[in-house]
Amino acid sequence: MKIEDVYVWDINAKWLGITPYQLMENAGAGVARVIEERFGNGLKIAIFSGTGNNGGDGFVAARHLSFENDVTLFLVGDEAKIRSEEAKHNWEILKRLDFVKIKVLKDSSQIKALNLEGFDVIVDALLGAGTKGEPREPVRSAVEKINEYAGKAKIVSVDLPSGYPSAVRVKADFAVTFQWDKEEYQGFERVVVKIGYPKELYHLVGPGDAKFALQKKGEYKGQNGKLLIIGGSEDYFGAPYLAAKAASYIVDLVYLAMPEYPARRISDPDMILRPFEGKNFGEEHLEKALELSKGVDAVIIGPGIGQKDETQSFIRKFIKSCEKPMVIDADALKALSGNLDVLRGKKFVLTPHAGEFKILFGEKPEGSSYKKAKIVTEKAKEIGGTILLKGTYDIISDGKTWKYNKTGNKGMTTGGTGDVLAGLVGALLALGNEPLRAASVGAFLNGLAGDMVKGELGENFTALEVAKKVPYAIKWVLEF
Ligand SMILES: NC(=O)C1=CN([C@@H]2O[C@H](COP(=O)(O)OP(=O)(O)OC[C@H]3O[C@@H](n4cnc5c(N)ncnc54)[C@H](O)[C@@H]3O)[C@@H](O)[C@H]2O)[C@H](O)CC1
Ligand SMILES: [K+]
Repeated sequence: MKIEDVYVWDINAKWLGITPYQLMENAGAGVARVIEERFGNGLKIAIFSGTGNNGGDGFVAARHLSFENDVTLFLVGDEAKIRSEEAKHNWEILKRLDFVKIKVLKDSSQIKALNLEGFDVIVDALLGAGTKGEPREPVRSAVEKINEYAGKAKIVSVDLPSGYPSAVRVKADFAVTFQWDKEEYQGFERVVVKIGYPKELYHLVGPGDAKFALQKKGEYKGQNGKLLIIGGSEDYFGAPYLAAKAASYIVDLVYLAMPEYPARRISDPDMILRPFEGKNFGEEHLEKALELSKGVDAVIIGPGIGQKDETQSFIRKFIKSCEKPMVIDADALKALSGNLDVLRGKKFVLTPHAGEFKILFGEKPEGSSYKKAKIVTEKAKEIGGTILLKGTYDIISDGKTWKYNKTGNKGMTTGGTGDVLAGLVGALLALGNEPLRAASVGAFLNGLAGDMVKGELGENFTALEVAKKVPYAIKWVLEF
């Protein structure tokens, strides 16, 4: 688990109804419990809190420890700068207490003058996962002050030694970290305490994942993703259009490559048409299609592309030569049946429903989500890419971990929602997301948009309404 996962988990926990207040209470209580387990009671304890949530954990720990110890809480910084609601809430509680001594240290000279002789334990709740760079004043002086007592008092860091990973860091005896160890934390002993996360957070896709996936990478035109969609045939023009429509809300530029016969039906200014002569894709189009793929960040191939032999062979050849991350959807999946080797070395997401999964892998995922997750993970590992198995719960795996998505409703069985999904996944790939995150968040946004449409229209709606609801789903995520 990486530090970024902390923020994804906190947001998804909030989505499940687990409030930041509960998490902070459990974090602070965990710190207090470990200190009393290790060092007993009747101690003289100094707690140094910063103005972020690491400091907030310190406020909670001060309250819990004050019950049987002599506690002094040093706030390093201006109390007006205490950032979050949950930290402010715990600060206000502390100020109502009489047995916890509080000292606000706004500038370094106050800190440098401190004498911590006689304290048995010093708790470092200055900086945690939100640290950026070397400790700045007045926090820096507090780090140095604490380190004067290394070896004399027991030093316990909250979450991680403040200043880590920079060289200017607290010399902690150990850190009490939360729920799981983080791969970035090296070189100091950690004690892990649970803070109330349910196991689902390992696997359930939520607004936390979506917030990170939707982060714009650059601010200039075209920096936020260029996507090529290859689809359409003499029978279908709607599928690639739906994918392009959905994607156009996320990336800067959407190129829609279609045979000119169906392309004539498209007149939407939100996408750039790239017509190919004829009615269906065939091998004669390979060169030009590959040329187009060079100018984009990701490619979707499949929506409405049809199953003609010459098209299926075009698809296999395109996938084999394409150098960009790809979403392989719908009829393009059929072209892979018996030809999975064309995927070797590629970065891709397959988006099969259960029937297409069976055609590709010879067995239909059945049973509980857990059982399905196992088979999807196995097959994803085998082919070296990411599979998004569409269903009541979408299941996504990159062969290492697996996610499941619960958004969406029965109205989504209407034709075309799979095309909207492909468009979202391709757009998120084009934004620079890894396939697992692009696929899981694409499923989340697709279902969320569908749930918003259901809220307005009931369960009878078309895929175009889902595509047009995508910006509202994105807005909801960014404001969550
Ligand atoms: N899910 C969990 O694991 C939980 C963790 N909790 C605690 O929350 C912190 C992360 O809190 P956050 O507010 O994001 O950041 P920090 O408190 O670590 O620090 C930010 C704070 O400090 C200022 N700052 C940042 N860098 C520097 C610097 N180099 N020098 C000086 N000041 C700096 C910044 O401006 C902010 O004010 C995590 O570590 C846990 O302890 C939750 O409480 C419970 C759930
Ligand atoms: K800390």
